[in-house]
Amino acid sequence: MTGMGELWSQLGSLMASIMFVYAMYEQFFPHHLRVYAKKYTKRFTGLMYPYIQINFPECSGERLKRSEAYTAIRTYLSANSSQKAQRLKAEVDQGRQDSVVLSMDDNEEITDEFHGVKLWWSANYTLPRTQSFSFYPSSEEKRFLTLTFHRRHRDLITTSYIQHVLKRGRAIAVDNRKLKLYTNNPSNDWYGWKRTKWSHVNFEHPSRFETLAMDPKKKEEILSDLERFKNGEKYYAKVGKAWKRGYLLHGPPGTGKSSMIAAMANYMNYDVYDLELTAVKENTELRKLLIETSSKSIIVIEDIDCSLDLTGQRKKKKKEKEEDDEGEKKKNPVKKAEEEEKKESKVTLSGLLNFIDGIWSACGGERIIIFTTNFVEKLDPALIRRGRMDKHIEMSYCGYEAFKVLAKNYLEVDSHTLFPTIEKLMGETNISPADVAENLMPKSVNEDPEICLKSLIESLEEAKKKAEEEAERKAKEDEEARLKEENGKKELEKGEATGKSGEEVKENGSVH
Ligand SMILES: Nc1ncnc2c1ncn2[C@@H]1O[C@H](COP(=O)(O)OP(=O)(O)OP(=O)(O)O)[C@@H](O)[C@H]1O
Ligand SMILES: [Mg+2]
Repeated sequence: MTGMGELWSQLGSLMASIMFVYAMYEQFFPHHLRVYAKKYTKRFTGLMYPYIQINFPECSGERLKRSEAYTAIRTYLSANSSQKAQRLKAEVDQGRQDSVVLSMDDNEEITDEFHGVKLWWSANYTLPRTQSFSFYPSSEEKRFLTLTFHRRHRDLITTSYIQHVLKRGRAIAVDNRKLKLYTNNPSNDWYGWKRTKWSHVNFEHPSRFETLAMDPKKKEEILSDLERFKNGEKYYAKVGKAWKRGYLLHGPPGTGKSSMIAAMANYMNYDVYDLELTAVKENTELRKLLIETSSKSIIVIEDIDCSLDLTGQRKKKKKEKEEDDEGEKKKNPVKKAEEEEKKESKVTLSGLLNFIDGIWSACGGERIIIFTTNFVEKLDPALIRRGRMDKHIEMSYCGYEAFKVLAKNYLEVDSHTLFPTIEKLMGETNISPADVAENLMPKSVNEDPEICLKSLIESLEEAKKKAEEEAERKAKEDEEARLKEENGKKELEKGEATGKSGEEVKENGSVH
């Protein structure tokens, strides 16, 4: 105990002497001489010291934006440091409030190895020159990460290792990130206090390819197409094509177009930008929105046929609204004209084409653009030609294979005595996967799967009956139209024979 006490008192007097010398140095040594002393001491120690240090500051540039390199390195180190560092810092994950991210604490050091070379990383910070007491971290506090390595490895570290760390850091961030679903704000909000072109929420759609009911071959084809795209960076660069791909999803309502987009986003781990074209006023706005999307994302325009008409001009709003507007216009013509100019959207077909494959569309790379429509035949061919929409995917009515996927998902059954009846009915009538899913969803806890299958059979029979009735009605209408046309022709022939027009014949009722 006395030994310890003595040690403490010696340490205390040593500290006091150091502080005294430092105070004298501060007091009597002029500032400019101190700077020189520091500079030459550093140069001298540099000759003896065989290590090189590189600092990566947290903030860089005039706007004090967080440096992208710092973030990537920190992510890389967090993945390594949680096993190696002894003092860790825990922060709540922004995306997932219930989990924490561990990273090495300030002044902590960890080692790393690259191609057999050992190096050291430390987390540091500098305090502001003028210190004032505060409970909160100072805004002037500057953080940085320091990399130390032997100077004989300079080339390896500055070229390959740093690149490796940045790449790995970014890849880890992508793997760990929580997906986001963005939607565009009206341009009036772009310059207010919010100043954002896109708003987002966490993307939490449960749709996956395994739960998607469709022809297994088609599904496999789409999956391998996506896989090729994901790993295609070098290929796209080689052939001189921007790293992006367009998909056109078309098919009747409830066949899984939106579910397919969600499954793609989950599979690729990409954010989704749901572009609402009706909120975009003009082509330049479209371009600005495009620039603000990140890579590794899916840009979606749903129901494209409802957003633009064939000439590229916007579809007019409802008729009643126009009539209302007419009345308003008469009352206050100037105000109304101003309002109209504000409201009218000038996004054109060519603006949209530029958005998809213009020169700006290549900025960022690794992007998928998806259009959905219920009426593919209504779209302008220019919009959906290959190169723009590279792959056309038809989402069709539910077939037997797709039904089996839904039965497995919803009822956990692979086979049943009622399956052959369902297969037969599905061959005879059309039903959307959404309708099948609705029938297969148990209406109460522990409901017997057979009840759900029977309910589906009922729906199929009903759909079949309706389709037959519809076909009958259509056939009747067609027959009536045919007869009408035939009569018209006959009367025309009669008229020609007597030198009178068909109309005259009709008017006179008879030919003399
Ligand atoms: N192919 C499918 N596989 C699994 N579930 C499906 C499928 N198609 C539809 N569903 C179910 O039906 C619901 C509606 O489907 P979804 O919104 O994807 O259809 P859609 O084709 O986008 O329709 P719309 O053309 O009306 O936008 C989904 O929530 C899903 O539960
Ligand atoms: Mg949809």
